Amino acid sequence: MGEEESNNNISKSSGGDGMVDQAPAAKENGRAADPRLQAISDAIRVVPHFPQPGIMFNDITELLLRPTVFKDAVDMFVERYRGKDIAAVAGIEARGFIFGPAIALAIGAKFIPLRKPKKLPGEVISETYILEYGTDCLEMHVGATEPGERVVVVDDLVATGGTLSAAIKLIERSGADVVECACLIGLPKYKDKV
Ligand SMILES: O=P(O)(O)OC[C@H]1O[C@H](OP(=O)(O)OP(=O)(O)O)[C@H](O)[C@@H]1O
Ligand SMILES: Nc1ncnc2[nH]cnc12
Repeated sequence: MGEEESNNNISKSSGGDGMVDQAPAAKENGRAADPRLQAISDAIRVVPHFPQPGIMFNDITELLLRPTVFKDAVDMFVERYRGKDIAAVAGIEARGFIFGPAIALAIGAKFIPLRKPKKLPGEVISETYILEYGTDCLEMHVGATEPGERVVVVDDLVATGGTLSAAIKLIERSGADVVECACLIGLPKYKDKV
C-alpha cells in the first residue's frame, strides 16, 4: 500500500443488540492513543440494519455536527501528512469528499476527486470493485496526477478494502505513488482481512 502502513483509524463495534462498545479508542498497539480519538469515536453513530438487514452502518454525520470534533479529525490527518511532500489528496466519493479537501488545503496539496461512474466530464480511467453490499466503480480524470507524485487516499471508512484497492489501482495506473490510505473508521469485522 505504500511506505507507511499503519494509521490511527478507529474501530467501532457492536454487541449485536444495536448498542455500540464505547471504549475502542483507549489504546492502539500498546501505545497511549491520541486523546482526541475518544471523542471522535463517540461521535460516530452505529445504525443497525442500514442500508440493508445485517449491516451495522457507521454514520459520520453526527460527527460533522460537532465542529470541534470534526476539526480534531481533520487535524489528526493534517498533522500526519504535513511536511511529507504529499502532492495530492485523492478523495473517494462520497464521504472522502467531506474530509479530503480540508486535509488537502491544510497541507498545500491538490485535491483529486475519485468519482462514481459517469460523473467526470473528461477522459477517465476506471476500476470496478466489490462492496460489503454490492458492486461499484471508481473513475479518475486522466492527467489529474503526474508520474512520481506522492498521493494520500482519503475516505471515511474501510470495510472490505475493495474501494481503497480500486483507488490505489487507479492512482498507480497513472504512475503516481500511493503513500498511505487515511480513513477515520476501520470495521473490526474485516480487521484481519484488509
Ligand atoms: O472497504 P469497502 O468494503 O470497499 O467499503 C468502504 C466504502 O463504503 C462506503 O461508501 P459507499 O460505497 O457506501 O458509498 P457512498 O459514500 O456513496 O455512500 C465508504 O464510504 C467507503 O467508500
Ligand atoms: N458498515 C458500514 N458503515 C458505513 N459505511 C460502510 N461502507 C461499507 N460498510 C459500511
